This record gives sequence, C-alpha cells and structure tokens, in this order.
Amino acid sequence: MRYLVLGGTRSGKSAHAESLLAATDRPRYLATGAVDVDEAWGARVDAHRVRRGEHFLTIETQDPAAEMRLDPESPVLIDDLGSWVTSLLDAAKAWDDPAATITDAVDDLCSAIADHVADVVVVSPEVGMSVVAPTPVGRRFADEIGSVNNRVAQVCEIVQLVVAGRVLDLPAPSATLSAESAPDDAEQTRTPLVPVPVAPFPEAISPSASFVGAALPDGVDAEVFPAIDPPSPDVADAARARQLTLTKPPGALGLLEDLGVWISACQDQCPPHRITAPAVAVFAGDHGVAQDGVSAFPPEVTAQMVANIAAGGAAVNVLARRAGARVHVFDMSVKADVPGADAATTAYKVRNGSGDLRTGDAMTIAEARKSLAAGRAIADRLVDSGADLLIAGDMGIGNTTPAAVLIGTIADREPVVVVGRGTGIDDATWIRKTAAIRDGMRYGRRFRNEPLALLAAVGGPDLAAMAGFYAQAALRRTPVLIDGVVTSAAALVAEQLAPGASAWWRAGHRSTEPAHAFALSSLGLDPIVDMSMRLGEGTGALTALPIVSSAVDVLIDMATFADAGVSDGG
Ligand SMILES: Cc1cc2ncn([C@H]3O[C@H](COP(=O)(O)O)[C@@H](O)[C@H]3O)c2cc1C
Ligand SMILES: O=C(O)c1cccnc1
Repeated sequence: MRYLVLGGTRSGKSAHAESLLAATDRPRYLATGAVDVDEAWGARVDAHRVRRGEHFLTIETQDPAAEMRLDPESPVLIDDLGSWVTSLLDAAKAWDDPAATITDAVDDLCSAIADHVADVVVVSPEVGMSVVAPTPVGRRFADEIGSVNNRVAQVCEIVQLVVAGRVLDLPAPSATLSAESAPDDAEQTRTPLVPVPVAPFPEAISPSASFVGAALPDGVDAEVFPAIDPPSPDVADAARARQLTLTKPPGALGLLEDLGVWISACQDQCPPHRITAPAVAVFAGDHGVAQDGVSAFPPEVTAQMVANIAAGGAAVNVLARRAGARVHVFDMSVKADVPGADAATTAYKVRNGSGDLRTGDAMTIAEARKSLAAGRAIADRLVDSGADLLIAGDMGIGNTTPAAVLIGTIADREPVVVVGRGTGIDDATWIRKTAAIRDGMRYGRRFRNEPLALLAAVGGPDLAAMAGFYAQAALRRTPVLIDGVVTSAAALVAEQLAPGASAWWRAGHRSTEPAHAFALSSLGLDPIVDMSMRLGEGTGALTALPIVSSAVDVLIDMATFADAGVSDGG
C-alpha cells in the first residue's frame, strides 16, 4: 500500500506516518532534511529521531528514488517532500528562475513509488492554505510543493491529511476530473487516480507483500486443502434483507444486488466494506507446444510482454489503474530471461518453459507441487497485505492450447469444440492446434480426477500456480473474479483440488474462446459482462471489477425507505 500523508507544521503528520509502519519489519526511514541548517532545526530533527527509536533504519538522502530502487522489498517512509523539493530547487538554482524545473526528479520519484513492492509512506507539507506568500521564493515553494503533492497522490492508493493530530482520509477524485480540480499538468489529466479508498484505514499497515518464496507449513503438501467453507449464508440472508429496505423496487438493480450480497457474505459483514485494495497476479509461462506453431505470435513475445506488464504498459495495467487494482506479475516458467525482471517477478520461477503436453510432460510432479505452493503463497501474501479481492491473469504464448486441453479433459468435451482462435490464428494453425489438443487430451485423460498429475502432464507451472492461487483465495475467504479461458482452466482444476472453492469466485466476463463457456458452466458461474474480449492478462475480470465495486457501494450508501422518508411498496 502507498500512503501520502499531508499536513501543516507540527500537525502530527510524521508521528502518524511512523505509526503506519509500526507493525512492519525494519522499515527504512529516508530522511530528506538538509543536514546542519541551524541549531533549532537540529533539535527538531533529533526529536524526530528519538521518537522513531530503533525500529527504523535511518538513511539521509536527497535521492529517495534511488534508495527505493536499491531495495524495493523493504517498507519505506520518506520524510519529507518539503525538504526534498527545497534541496531540488537549490540544486537547480531554480528559486528565481521560472525556466528551471524539477520535473525530471519528480517523475523519477513517482515512478519509484509506483514500482516499490513493499509499503511506502510519503510525508509532505500541505502549504498555501493561507494568504499567498509575499516573496517570489515563498510563492515558488508553495507552487512546487502543491504540484508535487498532486503528482505523488496519483501514485498513492491512500492520501491522508493530518490536522491537529487528527487523521482525515481524503477520497480519491471521481473518475473524470473536473476542469477546476484537474491538475494543470497534461500527464496528470491522462491518468486520474482511480481507487476510491473512503473506508477507514487501520493505524498500522500490515507487513508488505514481499514475494520471497513459497511458505506452506512443513509437511503440508501443496495439493492438500482442508474443507472449504462457503461465504456466510446468514450474512447473505441479511444482505438480501437489506436490499429490500433500500429505496428501489425489490430486485430492480438485478445482478448488482446479487453481487453485493455475495461480497457481503464473503466478508461476513453487512453492509460490506468498500472494495479498496483489489490485486491482480499475472502468472506467466511458456509452453513447449508453442514451438510447433499453435499461436499467431512467436514464443519470445511472452518475456517481452512480462517486461511490458512490469513496466505498466499492458492492457492489464491500464484497466487496473482505472479500477484501482495493484498488478503483480510472476515469471513462473518463461523460457527466456525477462529483460529487467526484478526479484519479486522471478521469486517463484519453477523452470524455463514447460515440456510438450502432447507427450505428457509439461513438468514433473515435484514442479507441479512447487508451482501450486507458489500460487498459494502469492495469494497469502496479497491477502496478508490487505488485498480484498483477487484476480489472476495469464501471459504465455500458446497457453490457450493447454487451457483447452484441461477444459476439454475435465468438462469432457471434444477437441474440436474446445479449440479457439487464441491470438487470432489462421486455418492451418487451427488444424495444428486442434491436433495438439487432441494429443494432449489423449494423454491427460487418465489423470482426469487427479488434479496434481493432470497439471504436471498437460498444464505447466503458470496454470498450476493459478490453481493454487484460486483455491488459496477461497481458503482465505477472499472473493475472486475469474478472467478468460486460461484462468478458467486453472479454476476448474482448483475446484477439483478444493471442492467448494468456486463459491468464492465470480466470472468477470465471457471470453470469445469457446472453451471458456464450458469451464464456466462446469463451475456454475455466469459471466458479469460479455464484451467480446479475448485477451487474458486479467483484463476481462478487471472490466467487471468496477461493477462489483458499485454493487458494494449500493449496499453501503443507498438510503433506506425509512431514512429517506420514501413510502415502500407495502
Ligand atoms: C502482444 C500480446 C499480448 C497478450 N496479452 C495476452 N495475450 C494472450 O494471448 C496468448 C494466448 O494466445 P495463443 O494461445 O494464441 O498464443 C497469451 O499470451 C495470452 O496471455 C497476449 C498475446 C499477445 C501476442
Ligand atoms: O480468454 C482468454 O483469456 C484468452 C483468449 C485468447 C488469448 N489469450 C487469452
């Protein structure tokens, strides 16, 4: 989670910011204050230091972005942007030179904050609420810090204002910024902040999602799940009853009502909490079968697209930003090294590419276990760090072929009805792909009721990790939106591993891939939207996410007949 904590002088903003990281392990404190200014300043810095105690590792730096990049997995507190902007303006000799800018450094800091894996808390002064400063230097500072705060707010999920020691959560701007409220920088208006974090937030943020290896207790096999409880039937009843009290004819909000009831039941709370921290995990892997031309694109695109997702440029990133979701991408079994991949991306890598499913050796049983454990650990880490809805996405050239094999096998359909056009294959490729699916199904059939062996034979680490992720999400009582054909294949396997898990899932969309419909009907899921999409990555689920968030808002925010003084239908 990324926090921007604003406040005036002595408002209590630093103490609050520190309390946010009180529960995390050895957070780093990036002190941007100028050293040796004068005695009074020194005393003030010392007071901060005493309060922080030993918990924080203090680093004095004028380049917080560089420090963050050195260790993206450690929680970090930056205190504060006021002194940082001052030192930038000093260095650029910009105080009385309107042409000199600090834009590059601000861009760099925003991208470091956006890329940071662990929690980030940024402290900044809120100035300029009084009369305009009488000096050019005062005006310059107020202008700069105002626009820096705007920029940093855009990459933080939570923005708070501290006044007299009291903490105010600032709601995110609505999706379309009005002309007045829009920051004057064109870049900002292109990417308005999308999350709507208006629910109260805990004093201390939970430990960050540092993705560092599988974490199942000793002696627990990754494919073994305890019984899965359904979302609370009693709370579902309470939520249905509440829907009837809201100022609308009963049932008039259709599926929105069902979705609100479902989230309420998942959260065991009516009205539910607002959805504030949805997270997407994209599982990437190459597939041996892709070497023989079952896709319209070459296998090297997988690694390139993983890099694109990590850099924030893929469709999944764009839709996630709009829906207020964080995206994490994991190289489970990409064949080549992903250019510039960080430690979090490769933390769970099982192998370089999967074997050829036509001869039944996508991976070994040990690798299948390791992949399932990885997916479970990733779900755990996201839930532990506060995620309140999970989405899995896929990336892997050729992966609609193993997906069709898994769905054809489990849902018991013929190869010709589960084969799809994937990335847009031509007829000759379609024939090859159908033959590959037939061979894979012939091999996989014997493991139809043995999910671990089936994943090892005709799946791959990416699909196995998704299955572990979905089943673990259910175990952790966290709602899930399923995406397209690839993720739905993993969901079918997850339901075999952990029967009942599907009660914690909804289908985000209907893909144009034919196998998707079979998977959804086997799982008893109806898609929320049908947008003729066929991309994967998590995009279909993300398209439905704002609808689910709206459904929750309805249960929280709508007036009741009694409150609004509206006569009900008797
Ligand atoms: C540029 C690009 C971006 C993608 N994003 C998702 N996919 C999707 O298409 C691929 C599966 O289709 P097939 O089985 O036909 O290869 C996967 O990478 C999947 O994630 C993409 C594919 C491409 C080419
Ligand atoms: O439905 C999907 O998830 C899908 C469809 C085509 C290509 N890749 C993914």
